[in-house]
Amino acid sequence: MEELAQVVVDVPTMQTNQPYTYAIPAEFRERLTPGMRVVVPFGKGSRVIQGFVVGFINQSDYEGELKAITSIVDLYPVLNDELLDLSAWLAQLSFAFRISVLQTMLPNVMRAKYTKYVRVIDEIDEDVLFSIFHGQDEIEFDEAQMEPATVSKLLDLRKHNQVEVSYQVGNRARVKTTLGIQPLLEFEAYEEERAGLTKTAAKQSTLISYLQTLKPTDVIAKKTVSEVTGLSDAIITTGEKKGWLAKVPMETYRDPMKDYDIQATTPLELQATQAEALAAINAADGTAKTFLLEGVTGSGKTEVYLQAIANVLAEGKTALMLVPEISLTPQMMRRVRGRFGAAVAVLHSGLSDGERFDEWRRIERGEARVVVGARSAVFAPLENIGLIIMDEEHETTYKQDENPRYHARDVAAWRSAYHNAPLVLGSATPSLESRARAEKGVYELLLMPNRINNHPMPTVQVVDMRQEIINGPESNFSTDLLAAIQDRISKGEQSVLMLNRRGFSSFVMCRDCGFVLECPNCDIGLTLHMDTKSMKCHYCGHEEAIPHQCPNCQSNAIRYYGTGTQKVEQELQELIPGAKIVRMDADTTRKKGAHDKMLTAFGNHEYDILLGTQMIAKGLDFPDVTLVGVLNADTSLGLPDFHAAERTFQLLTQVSGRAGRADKLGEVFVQTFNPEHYAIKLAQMHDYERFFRTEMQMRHAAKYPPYYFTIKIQASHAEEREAALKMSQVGRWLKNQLGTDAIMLGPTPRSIARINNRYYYQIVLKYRQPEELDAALSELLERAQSEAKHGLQLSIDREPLSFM
Ligand SMILES: Nc1ncnc2c1ncn2[C@@H]1O[C@H](COP(=O)(O)OP(=O)(O)OP(=O)(O)O)[C@@H](O)[C@H]1O
Ligand SMILES: [Zn+2]
Ligand SMILES: [Zn+2]
Repeated sequence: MEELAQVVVDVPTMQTNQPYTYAIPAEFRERLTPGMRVVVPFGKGSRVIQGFVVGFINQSDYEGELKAITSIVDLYPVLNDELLDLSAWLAQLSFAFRISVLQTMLPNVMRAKYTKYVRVIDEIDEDVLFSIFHGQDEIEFDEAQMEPATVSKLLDLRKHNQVEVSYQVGNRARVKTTLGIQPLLEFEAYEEERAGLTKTAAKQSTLISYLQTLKPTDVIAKKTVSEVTGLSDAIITTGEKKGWLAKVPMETYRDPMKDYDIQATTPLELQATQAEALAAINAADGTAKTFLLEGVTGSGKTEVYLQAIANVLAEGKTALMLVPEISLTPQMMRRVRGRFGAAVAVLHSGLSDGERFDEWRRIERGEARVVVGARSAVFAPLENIGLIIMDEEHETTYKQDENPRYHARDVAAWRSAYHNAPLVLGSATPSLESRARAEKGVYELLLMPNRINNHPMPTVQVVDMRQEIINGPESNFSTDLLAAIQDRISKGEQSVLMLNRRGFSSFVMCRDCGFVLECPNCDIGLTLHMDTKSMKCHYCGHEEAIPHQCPNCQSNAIRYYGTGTQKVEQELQELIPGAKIVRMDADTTRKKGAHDKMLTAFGNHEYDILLGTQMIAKGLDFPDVTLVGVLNADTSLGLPDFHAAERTFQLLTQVSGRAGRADKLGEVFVQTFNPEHYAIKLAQMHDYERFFRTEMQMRHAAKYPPYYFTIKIQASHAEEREAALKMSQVGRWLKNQLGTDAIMLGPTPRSIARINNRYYYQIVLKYRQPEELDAALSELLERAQSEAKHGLQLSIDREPLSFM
């Protein structure tokens, strides 16, 4: 019998991928299973921490006496065998520690919370006993809530061994309950009760009749009872007093879509290319095959997804559908819910912790069989997966930019292999990497080159803004675009205008001395936020007032630069006073459900113009949108990053695709200072294939992905010298490990060298053999753990989103 448990512990400052071995107390044996969380003693003293049981062993080669598990957090495993296996693999792949992968797999609320207690263990001063401990021998130690003087007093007491600190691990997840009603009597007994009522007690009689309709095991929400019977709370309470019913707590789910009014839909009759794509996917049922569904905007990819999902559901399997960021695409959520109803769970960043927890439990219990969600939904605890879909597979939001630095596509591929289920990657503009794999036959390419009913793609005009500036006053709107907007308003049609804000922000500069307001903790300018009327640092959160005078030369010539969506909205309103404009950006969509409300109102023609940031580029499907304007195509081109052309092409193609999707023709205006750039010209011609070939040649010549694999290694430290030293040491060590065709860039300071008072140095590696470096880099990471104590942090990022 297994007597020892292997536990991956949660110690942020001392991480390792090695599980620790703990004895299992007799009362837990047989009851404990892998995937449960436990509380275990760790290190010296009374410190206890949380950990995940990942397996059992019979023997340990540990010499001393093994510590035993203190208690169990979960009554059932929170992670199944598949996810435990996945976590081990993913930790390796993404150079992360297994504990951080395990934590990432769980909804936020289920992550550990520690409560600390201070207990008096020796005689202490009466005054202190009363002022701090209120006469008790133990209090909760919450440094955030305590006066600094109290904390320092406690530190002294601790030093003299008069108090000790204990830790308790709590579970923050709370099941939501509501009041339920349970019948207590048999049918006949209710009749006797009724006989004893006075004639005027008609309402009590109604309650009895209702209770007689219930089974003895029924628990009905009190709210429902009131609704069905029309009885007041007072009558129900009377029933309780008379012993007819019991009030009991009942578990409920928080439904993140309860405020959405969703229309049920039925499958559409497919067009020829859709039917071919669907047939190929259905035929792959039961095999781990990957498809790249390359379909132009408006070609009907979503309908193919929905029917493929229906196919696996009919076989009793489940389906996982990933979308780039679901809070930005309420339309997709509606479409999937509209087709599959309550069988659909949604997981995305717009949910409250409670809603997330409830959706997660519905999945885990098998009540939800389709999951639609953003990046982390790839870990949804679905069993028996029959199909995985990744919509807009090229989107960068699928890569997590912090620890663990995983790409959802890799995880999806692993789960597809585990379940022998097909994986469908869909996009109008596939990532070069995926398209190249399709070229090599690693993925099967499914093409949908035309819009539904062979409806034409929109015509795209490129507007040369250099000319505009020469010809007229500075404006965000060229003459042609403005005329087109006015024309649409007069025809009752709608327009979508996008302000490209990638790598771009509003800042404050002094016109006299050129002074730019910078963050005191980071080497970067502060960003102007009109909603909070303050200057903020996007890296460390520092915030200060907007200066009205130059802090450097005291001049009043301080100016605000950069075009915010708000400013553009103002200008447009002045240019076309009657226009009804709805603005969608980070400021206006902060409130829950705001996206959906605005889009619904736009869809109902309450507005003529939808003006927004990149968040409006994807997924929108409105039949009366016949004009799309891109105000500044260049901001993403200007970034010093090899992805710049690809991202620009993708964005322009996506946003253009919003125009003319139904029977009316669409028109697009792209305003740019680089009208000759190939990314802009090829987007104008809707020519993905040529863009792919052109860009592949560039990447080949410059030795970039997908021809080379890339890795970014960063070290950071509060002392600049330490970070620089570490990276040059890493650089020297790596030189000896690298093959001849590998290329090392750096070490160099990162483009923003200091963030939150830490200095960053980095090395970027480009290499040809997939596993060439894995062992060396894992070793590097393990070794860096011992240096973490001295404040040095090291991170390794596989296929980084940028080299900056
Ligand atoms: N077989 C069909 N018959 C009629 N209409 C269809 C059919 N398939 C899809 N449509 C409609 O065509 C429109 C475009 O389809 P859909 O939104 O699925 O395209 P898409 O390829 O996902 O586009 P994008 O990449 O731009 O998001 C939708 O309004 C959809 O309802
Ligand atoms: Zn800062
Ligand atoms: Zn100045």
